[in-house]
Amino acid sequence: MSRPITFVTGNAKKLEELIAILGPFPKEIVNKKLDLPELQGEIEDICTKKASEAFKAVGGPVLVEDTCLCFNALKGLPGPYVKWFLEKLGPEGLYTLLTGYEDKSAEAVCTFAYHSDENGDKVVLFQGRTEGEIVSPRGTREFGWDACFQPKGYNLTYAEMPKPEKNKISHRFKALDKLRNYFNNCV
Ligand SMILES: O=c1[nH]c(=O)c2ncn([C@@H]3O[C@H](COP(=O)(O)OP(=O)(O)OP(=O)(O)O)[C@@H](O)[C@H]3O)c2[nH]1
Ligand SMILES: [Mg+2]
Repeated sequence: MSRPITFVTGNAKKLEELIAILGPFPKEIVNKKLDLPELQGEIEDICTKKASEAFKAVGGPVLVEDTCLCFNALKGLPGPYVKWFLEKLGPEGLYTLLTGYEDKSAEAVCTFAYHSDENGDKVVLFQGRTEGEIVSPRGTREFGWDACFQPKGYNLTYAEMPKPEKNKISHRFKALDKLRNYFNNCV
């Protein structure tokens, strides 16, 4: 029996969504709550380094995830640094950042990184992107910046959508769909 994959995250809402989206999965996934050090830089580099840190901490197959919120008017910022912007400014402040810019479009980007114990240091990435727009916050405040992100083609923010609806179109769903295909076909 192969070893379970440990999903290392300090974020309970990410774990909740992963479980809801993945449903039955060919491998057992367990969770370890750990806030890993995060490199600065481009998304792919941050995720690869995060997976290596997790692998060192766990000593077996690991999965990590990094989420970015990229404002087109700000050339992709705050991107991977959205956690700190959100902590200081809240969803209202994220919206206010775009005052003075006509372009309110944004992209939510979710990148999972898988580090097995079979391929040396090789890390496999699975990325999902959902386009949308930054709006004045509406809906529940349960999860991060959900209240100020309205996906393209919808009149509701992520926070106003029923959870199953968000989980059908979200950045995280799209990344996990690729991960599921990888495990169904290649492993
Ligand atoms: O409204 C949201 N809808 C989402 O779908 C979503 N996914 C992540 N986030 C937030 O965006 C930042 C990412 O930073 P992040 O990837 O480093 O996460 P984290 O530090 O919380 O956990 P982790 O790094 O231990 O896995 C953190 O503030 C997360 O709370 C979301 N907010
Ligand atoms: Mg983090």
